[in-house]
Amino acid sequence: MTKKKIRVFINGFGRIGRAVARIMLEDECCELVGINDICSYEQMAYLLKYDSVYGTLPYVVNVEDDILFIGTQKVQLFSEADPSNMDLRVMEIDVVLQCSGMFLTTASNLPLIRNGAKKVIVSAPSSDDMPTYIYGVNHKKYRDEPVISNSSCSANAIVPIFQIVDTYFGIESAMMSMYHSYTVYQNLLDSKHYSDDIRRTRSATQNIIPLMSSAAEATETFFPHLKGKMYAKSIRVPVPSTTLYELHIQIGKKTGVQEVNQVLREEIGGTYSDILDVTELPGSSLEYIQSPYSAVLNLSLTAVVEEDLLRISAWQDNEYGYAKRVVDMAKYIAQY
Ligand SMILES: NC(=O)c1ccc[n+]([C@@H]2O[C@H](COP(=O)([O-])OP(=O)(O)OC[C@H]3O[C@@H](n4cnc5c(N)ncnc54)[C@H](O)[C@@H]3O)[C@@H](O)[C@H]2O)c1
Repeated sequence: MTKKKIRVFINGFGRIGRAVARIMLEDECCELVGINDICSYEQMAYLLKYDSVYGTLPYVVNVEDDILFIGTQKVQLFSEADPSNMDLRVMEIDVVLQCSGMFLTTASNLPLIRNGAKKVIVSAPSSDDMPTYIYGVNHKKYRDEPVISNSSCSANAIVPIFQIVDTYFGIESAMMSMYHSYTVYQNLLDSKHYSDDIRRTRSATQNIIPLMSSAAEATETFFPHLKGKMYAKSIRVPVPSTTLYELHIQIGKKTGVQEVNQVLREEIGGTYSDILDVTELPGSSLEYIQSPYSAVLNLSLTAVVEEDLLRISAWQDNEYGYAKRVVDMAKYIAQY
């Protein structure tokens, strides 16, 4: 008997929404049934077909009226700023992926549930007490809540690494530097910006820009004993995707590089093999474009000072790697 595909709707067809769509097109467990964005249908189709980071999609893509054709697949299109205006009932949607960067509270996503969707996954940390799950970390604790957060790209990378380090060496405090690609929430050239962070006014393509980050708070959710003992900075660099995480961790046990790398290799080869990987190769950021992992730990860069100050370096495609986890989470919660 063929397994029923999960029926997915994407709200917000931007960088993450389109990366998710590309991943689902290659996953026989998923069917993309609908997309909503406030841009034109022509732009949705064009940006799916041509992507400056991931290349040209190997399917014929076109729009007829409000239907997007991707090869032989038909996807219903909407252009609604307010989710309560979309009747989703006839589409029998298992999961809406909320990738708009808006609607960060449970209440603001409930109209999607009332209008026919079974579940919603928000592709960002919430701004309320929405249940938060990270695939490979705590997704098995999912309790059938209708609206959940998939946390941030940074937390998806950092939290599983910290779980290993905390278990074996005991984390006392940590500083996280994230050399992160620019995003659409920055300016192409110096210009006004709506953010409180004044450096967001500066040109993303010309500068290294230190920005405020919520990664410490997002990580603390999973390590309550480290509340107030972590600090994170997002250092935006002029590349369009990928992040290098430099994690400086004060640990409670004396150790050395060899022992740390052995623990990381063993844990990542076992418990975390779906979401983490290790490498010793001398790659740089381009090698991690379209990496499916939440993080690839570069073991040749592991360092230990004075036996208890540890530095771990890890790579992530913050778009594609994160989008993979959104799809994993959708497949998991659709079973409930
Ligand atoms: N880009 C990353 O690396 C990354 C990684 C992890 C999580 N995220 C999070 O994912 C979310 C989306 O980020 P992105 O980089 O894809 O941004 P994006 O701007 O590329 O995509 C957002 C899309 O949502 C659409 N949109 C805006 N308002 C809408 C509305 N009311 N209804 C429907 N669609 C609407 C926009 O037109 C746009 O196409 C953000 O919350 C971001 O923090 C981004």
